[in-house]
Amino acid sequence: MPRFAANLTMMFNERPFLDRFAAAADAGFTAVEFLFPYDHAPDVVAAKLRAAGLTQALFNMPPGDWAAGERGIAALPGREAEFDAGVDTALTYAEATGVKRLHMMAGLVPADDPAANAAYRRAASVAAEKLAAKGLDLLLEPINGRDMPGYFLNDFDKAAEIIAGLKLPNVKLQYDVYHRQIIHGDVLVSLEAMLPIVGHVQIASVPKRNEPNTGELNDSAIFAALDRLGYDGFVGCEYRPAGVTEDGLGWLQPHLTR
Ligand SMILES: O=C(O)C(=O)[C@@H](O)CO
Ligand SMILES: [Mg+2]
Repeated sequence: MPRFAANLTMMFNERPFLDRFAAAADAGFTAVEFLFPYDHAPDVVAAKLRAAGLTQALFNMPPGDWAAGERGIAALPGREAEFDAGVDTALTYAEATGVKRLHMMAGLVPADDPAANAAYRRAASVAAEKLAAKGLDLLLEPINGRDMPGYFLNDFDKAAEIIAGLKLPNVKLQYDVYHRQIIHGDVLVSLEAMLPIVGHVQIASVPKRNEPNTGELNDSAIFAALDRLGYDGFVGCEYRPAGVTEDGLGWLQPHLTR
């Protein structure tokens, strides 16, 4: 049975962020993920997790100026000092929340820019080393160019090549089924082939990014494949509910363990 994590950036957002933890637990989730915790103090986020009895599955390292349109800075030449400081900030939140994996957003820069490629690999190795010292994994996620035009890491094979080239055991692939289907398709075969490097899975319908099993993919078959392949990580529910979050949770009921 996959271990589902509610994505609190997209789900339960009928209420303020800090109230979403309890709502997720009330709905039956035992784990959560979100984009960023940085608007709240680490101990405040940790207290919400604890009070709701939830495990923190994932969040992202600081992404630069999100409000101004930045989508990560790992591949942006000249932003190295800011990136390295952001890793330390993320680790402060990791210690408070107990999360075991962090995602590093690349940024908006051409994928074939040599300086961007060098910056990205440098960032990954610096972050991986700092995370390894704390027992955490670093995740790299390809994101489709329709949702995020100009995003540096827009190809699963490139992500796999970077991971292989780094030769650092705690650098893993964040396999978002939604992005995979839009970029390449071939979800089940690639999931099996890439499973040895997968550190986190995310799910949403395609093309609308709504609840599982409401789009062109058979998400139940993907969940069954994850079980059959022995995937024991989390499956982040990174979808936008089509209506009120709780009204769309019928898909989850067969998977609840409590
Ligand atoms: O857009 C996605 O997909 C994500 O997983 C975001 O969290 C960007 O990291
Ligand atoms: Mg994702």
